[in-house]
Amino acid sequence: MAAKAAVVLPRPVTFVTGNAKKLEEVKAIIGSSIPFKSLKLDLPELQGEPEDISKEKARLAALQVNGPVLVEDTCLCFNALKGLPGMFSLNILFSLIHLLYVEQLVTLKWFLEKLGHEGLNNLLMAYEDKSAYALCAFSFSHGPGAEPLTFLGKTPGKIVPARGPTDFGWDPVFQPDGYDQTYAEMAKEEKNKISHRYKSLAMVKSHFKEAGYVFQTTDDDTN
Ligand SMILES: O=P(O)(O)OP(=O)(O)OP(=O)(O)OC[C@H]1O[C@@H](n2cnc3c(O)ncnc32)[C@H](O)[C@@H]1O
Ligand SMILES: [Mg+2]
Repeated sequence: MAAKAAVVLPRPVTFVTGNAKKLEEVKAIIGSSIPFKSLKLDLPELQGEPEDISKEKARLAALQVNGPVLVEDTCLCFNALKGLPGMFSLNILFSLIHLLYVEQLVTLKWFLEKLGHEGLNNLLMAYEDKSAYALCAFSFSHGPGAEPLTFLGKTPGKIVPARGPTDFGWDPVFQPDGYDQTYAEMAKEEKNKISHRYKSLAMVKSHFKEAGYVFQTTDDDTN
């Protein structure tokens, strides 16, 4: 039987993100298993289901980079709010927090920037159910025009009053199931063993292993 031809990719994969903390974690989790370099591109904050946002981000990034790309979209979803605020639904949201004069894109990032950790807790004030999940959707595209593949990683937990360092997003208010610490209180290595990002990247790594991509390097492939 003829051996399967290897898929040749033009150069190392570009991981596109504007978030330095995300990049730190991705570097630690991927290690040397996938040849990649990073690029800070501020892609538009899209709305919709994380999987769709992630795919669209990959399409846009592949066009800009003109090569293979990895992108990710992460959200924190509250079960009592049927997946909000990560999964944004305009109608529920507007009746929920009585927002006036909102002309900006309302995304989880927006929520965090405007309402802070206390605000995220307050969204659940009226509900007994504080359970939530962190969802990470990595997408990989071979290049411009190629349909991206998406890998979803999910870690269940609950929303708690903020504890721990405040240097990365909503980490202080998310306590994963089975742990007494919030993501922010955990050692980085601990978070990276159980996180939504770790789970999604484990699938990305398996995909790369199975696909056996071959990379053609170019002169500008330095990190
Ligand atoms: O350029 P990109 O990669 O899109 O970076 P971003 O900061 O816009 O990232 P997202 O849209 O995926 O994330 C939405 C928000 O969630 C935050 N976030 C993402 N991953 C997180 C994590 O693991 N822990 C805590 N907060 C996180 C992030 O800082 C944003 O405020
Ligand atoms: Mg973003």
